[in-house]
Amino acid sequence: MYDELIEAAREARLKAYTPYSGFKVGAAIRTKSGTIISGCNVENASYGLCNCAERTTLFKAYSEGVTDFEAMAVIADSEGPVSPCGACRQVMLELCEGSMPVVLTNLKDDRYETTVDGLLPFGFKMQQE
Ligand SMILES: O=c1ccn([C@H]2C[C@H](O)[C@@H](CO)O2)c(=O)[nH]1
Ligand SMILES: [Zn+2]
Repeated sequence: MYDELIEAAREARLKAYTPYSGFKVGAAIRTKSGTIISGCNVENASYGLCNCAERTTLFKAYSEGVTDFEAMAVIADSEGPVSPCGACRQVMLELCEGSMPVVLTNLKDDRYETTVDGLLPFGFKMQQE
């Protein structure tokens, strides 16, 4: 079920720009109609401007008008499944349904399956009209 999505994230990871951390991350998101959009982390000499793979992917999709997300995968060369940072969890909570599945993995294919709400319980959201 997640194999194709993880493969897209794995491919995107190879494009990561990481001269500072050397830690390459790839992410991919699938829409309900089956479109897959992927992204990688892009770093900057002004470290605070580094953009994670998760946010690159979500912002790429959103800016192309693709918003009906069904599932997301994230991959890195980490000991266990990669764990998204707080900023990305907050952005996921804003742009994805809370129940959306998120599969976190690594190059050894250790997997941790969770949801957006599972990654950020009791997260902050503005009230919707
Ligand atoms: O889930 C994660 C964790 C880290 N990073 C990036 C940010 C930075 O470029 C590098 C080291 O933190 O990895 C991601 O892209 N996604
Ligand atoms: Zn992040």
